[in-house]
Amino acid sequence: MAEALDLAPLLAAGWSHDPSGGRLSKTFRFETFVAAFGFMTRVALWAEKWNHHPDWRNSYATVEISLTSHDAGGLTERDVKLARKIDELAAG
Ligand SMILES: C[C@H](O)[C@H](O)[C@H]1CNC2=NC(N)=NC(=O)C2=N1
Repeated sequence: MAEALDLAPLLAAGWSHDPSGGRLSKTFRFETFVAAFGFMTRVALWAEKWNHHPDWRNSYATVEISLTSHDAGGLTERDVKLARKIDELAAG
């Protein structure tokens, strides 16, 4: 039974939920590549601290992030927690 996750705040913050794939996704756009990479670095440190890592793609100043719990085959609280942290880090 998938744990009951409150996705509403994340959806309101611009995350999209792919129910079939059990993913949360969001695209972040920055002014420069350096700003984008700095954001990725900050996210990476939290991902490592929490042992929960994003699937992501960087193209110049854009970072596309997709979150899922690979070991659970779908979304868990770990994804919700990391998504909230990612939004905090993007806000600077
Ligand atoms: C061995 C290591 O703990 C696991 O591979 C961790 C690492 N980071 C992870 N990140 C994500 N998104 N899902 C996982 O299942 C996962 N598992």
